[in-house]
Amino acid sequence: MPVKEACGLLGIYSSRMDRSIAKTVYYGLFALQHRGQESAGIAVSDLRSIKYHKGLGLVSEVFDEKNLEDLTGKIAVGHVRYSTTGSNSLNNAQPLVVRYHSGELAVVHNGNLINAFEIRQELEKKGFVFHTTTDSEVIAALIAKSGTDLVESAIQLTEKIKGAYSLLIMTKDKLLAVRDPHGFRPLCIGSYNDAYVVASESAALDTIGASFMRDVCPGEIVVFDKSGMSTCNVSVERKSLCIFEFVYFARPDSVIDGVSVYMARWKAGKILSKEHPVDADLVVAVPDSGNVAAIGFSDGTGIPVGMGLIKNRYIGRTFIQPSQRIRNLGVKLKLSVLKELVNGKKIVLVDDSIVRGTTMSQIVNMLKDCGARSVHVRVSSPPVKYSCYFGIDTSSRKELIASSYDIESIRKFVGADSVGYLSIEGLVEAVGMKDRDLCLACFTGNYPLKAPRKGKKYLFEKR
Ligand SMILES: O=P(O)(O)OC[C@H]1O[C@H](OP(=O)(O)OP(=O)(O)O)[C@H](O)[C@@H]1O
Ligand SMILES: NC(=O)CC[C@H](N)C(=O)O
Ligand code: SF4
Ligand SMILES: [Mg+2]
Repeated sequence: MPVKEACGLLGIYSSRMDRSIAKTVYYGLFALQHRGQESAGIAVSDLRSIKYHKGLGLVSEVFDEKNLEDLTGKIAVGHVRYSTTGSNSLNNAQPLVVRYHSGELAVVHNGNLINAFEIRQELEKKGFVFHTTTDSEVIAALIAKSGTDLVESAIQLTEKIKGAYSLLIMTKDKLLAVRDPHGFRPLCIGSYNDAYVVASESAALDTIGASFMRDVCPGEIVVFDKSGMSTCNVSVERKSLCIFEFVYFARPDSVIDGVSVYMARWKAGKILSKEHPVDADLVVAVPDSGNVAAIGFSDGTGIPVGMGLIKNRYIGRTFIQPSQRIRNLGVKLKLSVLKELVNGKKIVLVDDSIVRGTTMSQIVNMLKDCGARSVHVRVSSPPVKYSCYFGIDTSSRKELIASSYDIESIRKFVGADSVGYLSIEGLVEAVGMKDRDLCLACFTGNYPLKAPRKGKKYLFEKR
């Protein structure tokens, strides 16, 4: 959706040298590709030094046999990026690898800091030189400038930075996994053979044959080194796991903090069908992220679900393209209507979210062009009215259709016969967590942390 994603992380600590460690990270990143498609990178430590390779584009475009073979070692971290602070450029790609007093350091970050500007200014005044325009570099800088005990440095880091961060920090002989005290973004731990794995989503563990052990807790620092795995809890604020992970970002086969993303989406669809029933012949999903909610809607009503929209499986998520013109084309390149199925039918069209409304208005149009008698739009999340500052590059508020249009105006805009959104209570019920443990700010405007004074994506470019 024209809300950008969340970045994906994967790290491995193996108790022995592993010639194929980078390949394993590669497959794990491949499983996390939906979280970021702008750049990818892997850094590996062989206990003496850190080598890395990164580039712009998809995991499969950045890596080949040759550059993976060069990355052998014992510890590794990988990243797929969607930029939230700083442009999409090679310079801003992660892992960020820096030299510091104790050798080298590689950092991968999922989330977005809300006080990066202030910290960077403070460090620049002290003579620090920054090489990127991302918020993530302040994390590397703060670790690099503190003392020699990495865990102590990480604790100090968590006291200083504010916002959303699931992090992996690798030195030549240690791997640290850190989740911010609010637990905005997911992070989980697994293991295979004699290795520990840390990943943004459990689906990536499944892909590389690792078994799930547990989630990293909000406010926790987990250390992997020659003595195995140990943990230290720093501080826990009010938990604020991003509910949009369940709505859209995460894969349906992931389980986040004990909740199956598939089940949450299915229940959201079912509850939506009770909140906004409609007389129709066929439920059609907007693929991909509307698929599971459409099944839930169908199961909740008995209206059959059919593949009225076919997705070109080689097209990435619509919002990769930056300009509105290309984005408009994107929907058509990506989806086509199965005319035989929709012709003459009353359709319930289910999607997970409406952001700018671009996707929905085009699809309603396409369905009507193919003979649909009526199109009833059902959305398995509440209206997105507020921007996100915690690792999702939502459009500015004025671009969010629900921030300035009411439901009836949205219905007119998308050209549907009716529009129904899931309520906030319905979505929270579908996820099954307490609402106080979730961030719901893009629906409610109640931010768990004060919105930053300077929160623009190109904060460090335009100075
Ligand atoms: O209102 P808009 O601004 O058009 O954005 C909303 C659409 O974008 C997302 O899908 P996307 O195409 O990104 O990815 P998907 O194929 O994974 O659903 C989301 O699922 C909606 O379909
Ligand atoms: N989507 C993310 O998690 C982005 C991480 C970081 N803020 C960046 O822009 O690189
Ligand atoms: S504002 Fe929305 S997208 Fe951002 S963290 Fe909160 S729930 Fe997630
Ligand atoms: Mg979609």
